[in-house]
Amino acid sequence: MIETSALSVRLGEREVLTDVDLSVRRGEWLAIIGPNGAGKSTLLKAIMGVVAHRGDVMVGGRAARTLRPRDRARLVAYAPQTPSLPPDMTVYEYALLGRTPYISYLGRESRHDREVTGSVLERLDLAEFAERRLGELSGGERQRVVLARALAQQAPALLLDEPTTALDLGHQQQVLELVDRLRLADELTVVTTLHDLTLAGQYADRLLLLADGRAVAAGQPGQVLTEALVGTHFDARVEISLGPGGRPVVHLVRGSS
Ligand SMILES: Nc1ncnc2c1ncn2[C@@H]1O[C@H](COP(=O)(O)OP(=O)(O)OP(=O)(O)O)[C@@H](O)[C@H]1O
Repeated sequence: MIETSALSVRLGEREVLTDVDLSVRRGEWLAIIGPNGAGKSTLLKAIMGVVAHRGDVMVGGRAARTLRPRDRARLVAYAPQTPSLPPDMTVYEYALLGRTPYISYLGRESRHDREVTGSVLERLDLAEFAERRLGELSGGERQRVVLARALAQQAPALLLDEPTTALDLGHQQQVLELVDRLRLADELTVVTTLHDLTLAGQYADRLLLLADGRAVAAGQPGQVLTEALVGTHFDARVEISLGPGGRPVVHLVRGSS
C-alpha cells in the first residue's frame, strides 16, 4: 500500500534522511522508532509530499508525485505531531475538515460527512467538546482532535506522527485500540512514529528503526527491540522482557548513564 525506495531528504545544509526503503502492506501496522532527530517525522512528511525529497514514494500502487492533492488525501490521512490549530475554530469544524477531499469545490458538506465526523468525535470521547474552540483545549484534547480530523478522512492509509505523546494512559490505550480496530475492520494501513517502544512493540506488526536518517533495523518487534539495538541507537541501558502475546516490553535500567 505504501512503498518508498531510496527516499532521501535534505533540509537546509543537512541530509536528514538517506536512502530509506520501506514497504507496508494493506492492513499492516508499521511503527517507526528512533532517537530524537533521527528523521521519523521527516519520513512521514516525505511520504505525504509536504517536504521535498529524492527517491520514490508509491501509494496504492501509484507514484505519489503524480497524484493530485485531493486524490492523495483520499488515499492517505496524516495526523502531524504539532499542527498549528486555528484557535477560534470549533472542534467540530476542525474535524469536518477531514471530509474536504469528498466535498466539491463550491459545495457544502453532506449529511454523510456530518455523520462521519460526529461518529469519529464520539469514538474519541470528543462529542461533548464539539462546540469548544481549539484554543480552549488541553494538549491531550488537541491531540485527539487532530486524530479525529485524520480519521474523518476515511482514507485506507493512516500516517500518525506520535499520536499518543500528550495523552494520559487511558486515552493512549483508547486511541491505539481504536486505530487497531479500524485497521482490522477496514484493512487500514497504519504507519506511526512512536517514542514509547513498548507500545510500538505491542501494537505494530513490524518496526523500522531509524538512526541518523538511515534505516538501521527492520522486522518484527522481537527482532528490532533487542537490548543491543536499543542500547546502541538510543544510548540507553534497557532490559527487555516478554510481555502480552510474547511481545517485547522495554524497561529502563536505573543507575546507568
Ligand atoms: N527545517 C529544517 N531545517 C534543517 N533541519 C531540520 C529542519 N527540520 C528538521 N530538521 C532536522 O532534521 C532532523 C530530523 O528531524 P525529525 O523531526 O524528522 O526527527 P524525529 O526523529 O521526528 O525527532 P523527534 O523524535 O525529536 O520528534 C533533526 O536533526 C532536525 O533538527
